[in-house]
Amino acid sequence: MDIALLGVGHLGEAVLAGLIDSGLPPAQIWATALPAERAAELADTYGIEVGTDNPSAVAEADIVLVAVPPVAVGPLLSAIGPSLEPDAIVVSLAAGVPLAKLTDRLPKGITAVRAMTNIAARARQAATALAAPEGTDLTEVEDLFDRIGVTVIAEESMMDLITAVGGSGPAFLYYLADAMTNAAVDGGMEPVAARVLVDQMLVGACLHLQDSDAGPSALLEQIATPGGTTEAALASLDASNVDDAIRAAVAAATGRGGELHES
Ligand SMILES: NC(=O)C1=CN([C@@H]2O[C@H](COP(=O)(O)OP(=O)(O)OC[C@H]3O[C@@H](n4cnc5c(N)ncnc54)[C@H](O)[C@@H]3O)[C@@H](O)[C@H]2O)C=CC1
Ligand SMILES: O=C(O)[C@@H]1CCC=N1
Repeated sequence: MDIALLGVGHLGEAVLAGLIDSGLPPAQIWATALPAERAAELADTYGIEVGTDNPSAVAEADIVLVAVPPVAVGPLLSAIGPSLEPDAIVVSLAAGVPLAKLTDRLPKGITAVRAMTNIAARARQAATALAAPEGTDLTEVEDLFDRIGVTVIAEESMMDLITAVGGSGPAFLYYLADAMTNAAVDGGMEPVAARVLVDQMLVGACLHLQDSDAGPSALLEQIATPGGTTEAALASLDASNVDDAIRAAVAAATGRGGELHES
């Protein structure tokens, strides 16, 4: 199966590196990036074809992954339309660009899919949601994203919310990691040791959460020894309404996704 990956920026490179690490043969991947110097660097790093010409890159592709900024998606689809194979599947990774806009820009009969994945594709630990018109056979797209993490099928109406929690979600954890690392350093820890400790704490806690039958609130209780340190920390978080702040941040990201429908 041949893959075109258009727009290798931050997310595109995470997906590219994850797919190559998964064993997808580099000879099956055609990518584009701007400017030409970046395309040349990527070709060197990953040993794949990387150019700047999107129509050429899609000419033999079975699946076309579009990882350009939301505002660039429409013009790019119009440009590649005439070069697509008749049975190509075009997957937009962009936040907030509705399926209707994708199908409007593509030649009739070309399947359009939305995928919301995240930067953890680099570590092949992405959480990806796929949305497509009813009746679309998503098997090949699901198999592709399964190489770089866990994939679910979603209703399109949920995609802005999924973008907030799944796509932007890693940023919430990195915000926490940054704040905790800074607190440890401010308290006197050596910066490298603080980073190692906090990173491992997060990885370990997340693996345990995923393995556990108990949900996060039950796990909180297991850590919070009565009268102990965690109780003090949780009371402080509650006093600062951190739960409300996180809900508001999810709502802000979801709302921004809605605004991008018009971009
Ligand atoms: N960064 C992330 O973690 C996530 C990003 N996304 C989506 O992925 C897309 C890309 O986001 P980022 O990687 O953060 O942005 P970015 O700005 O790092 O990457 C976009 C890349 O597209 C290139 N580009 C723009 N127009 C192009 C064209 N016509 N042909 C070829 N390349 C072109 C740019 O040069 C840039 O390198 C966006 O639509 C965003 O909504 C979705 C989930 C997570
Ligand atoms: O910030 C953004 O708009 C993109 C979509 C989800 C993560 N990054």
